[in-house]
Amino acid sequence: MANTSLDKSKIKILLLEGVHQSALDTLHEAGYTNIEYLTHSLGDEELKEKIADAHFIGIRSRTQLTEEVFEAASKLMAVGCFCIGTNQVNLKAATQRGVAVFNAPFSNTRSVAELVLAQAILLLRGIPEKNAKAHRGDWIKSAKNSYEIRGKKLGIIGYGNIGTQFSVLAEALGMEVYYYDVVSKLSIGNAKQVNSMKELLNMADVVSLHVPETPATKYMFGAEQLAQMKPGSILMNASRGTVVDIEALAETMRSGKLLGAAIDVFPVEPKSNDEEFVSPLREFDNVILTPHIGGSTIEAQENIGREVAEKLAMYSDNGTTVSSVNFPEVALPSHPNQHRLLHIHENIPGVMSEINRVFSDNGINICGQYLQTQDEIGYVVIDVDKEYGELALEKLKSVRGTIRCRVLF
Ligand SMILES: NC(=O)C1=CN([C@@H]2O[C@H](COP(=O)(O)OP(=O)(O)OC[C@H]3O[C@@H](n4cnc5c(N)ncnc54)[C@H](O)[C@@H]3O)[C@@H](O)[C@H]2O)C=CC1
Ligand SMILES: O=C(O)C(=O)COP(=O)(O)O
Repeated sequence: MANTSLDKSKIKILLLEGVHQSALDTLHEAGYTNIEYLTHSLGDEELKEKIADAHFIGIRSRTQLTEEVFEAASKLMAVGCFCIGTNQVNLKAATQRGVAVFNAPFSNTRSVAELVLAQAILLLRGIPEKNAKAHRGDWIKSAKNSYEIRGKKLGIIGYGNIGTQFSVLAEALGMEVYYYDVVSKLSIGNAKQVNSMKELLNMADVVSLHVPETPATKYMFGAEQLAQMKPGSILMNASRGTVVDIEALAETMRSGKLLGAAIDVFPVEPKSNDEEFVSPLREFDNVILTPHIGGSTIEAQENIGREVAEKLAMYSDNGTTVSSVNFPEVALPSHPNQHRLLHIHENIPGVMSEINRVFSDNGINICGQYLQTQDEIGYVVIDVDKEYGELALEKLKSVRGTIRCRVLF
């Protein structure tokens, strides 16, 4: 019988943006050796060239996987985002081509929470400005505009994995925590949910944004919201660069209304560490500017490397899609002595009955079947006796609505 399951040495994995060594180790341990590893991201043209023969790609927040890039990626089976955000991936284009997308939804959340907590303490004491001045030879020994964090009101916008962790750390330091979220949330500790962003901004001494990039959060924080903030308060954004209108923030900083700000993400970020960082916020000593390093700690990167690489290997080895951000989730047992067919199809009426007909017409016994559908696509996994794997693959490929089909053994 022809060898239809792809040999692991032939499965090409392209890893970009210097994902942690733990990703390489995990993939090697799982038997994958054909790995191209780059420490930087790639521009559109180079990316299209490299992705053309890749079966898997691993990226972080910088690499843009557009419709055009997916169009050039005819062999691609899955994308691993070695980060939380998946806004850099055109998820619709991936789904339509039967490409599963995975991320690491928790592994760097503590790192972000620790960073914003530290920034809040430093900004309330005016440290960024005093530090910058000291480097230039100025000595500002003064308690003016210098405050403890204890007893201050923290306003969190987006009370998810990062927002809740920040909330817990802030309460431990004696802050009063309020949050605004579009969905009703279980308050952790003594945090209180408020009904509107305006209510939050009117009372908070420290405001911190922890929302994902979505059409609704794009520039959700502009001149109007800045005007609603308390004089002498602080704004922090370690979510996405498109959430805050940077020009409006620069204008507000110029007016002296805010005590300070800490910004980790920007509407346009340098493509590599060799490119100049350009921002109207560079002129302000009381604005902490960090190069999108909220999740960049050794601990987070090592955990993310392992977590996402495991998800890619699991999907490649046995078809499991648990925690995929765009695919129906299927947790699968191993399939010893059987061949496993993975069939991704358009979620339209009649596909499953046609699949079942193909099997009965050709006398192929189904040993196990797992089906999940989600929005536009369906994912069915069928285990068959070894001798039928090749025939079943051939027949399944001709089923109307098939997007992609492969066999594992
Ligand atoms: N600076 C960095 O290095 C990092 C940045 N991030 C960013 O932080 C974001 C948040 O991360 P998590 O807390 O893990 O996400 P999450 O998904 O756990 O929480 C996001 C929260 O925002 C809420 N939300 C969504 N739209 C909203 C809106 N329009 N108004 C108010 N609330 C809204 C959601 O209901 C949810 O509770 C990520 O999507 C990512 O973009 C994440 C990790 C590192
Ligand atoms: O996890 C995220 O969403 C981040 O923003 C971190 O991105 P990075 O891996 O540092 O490019």
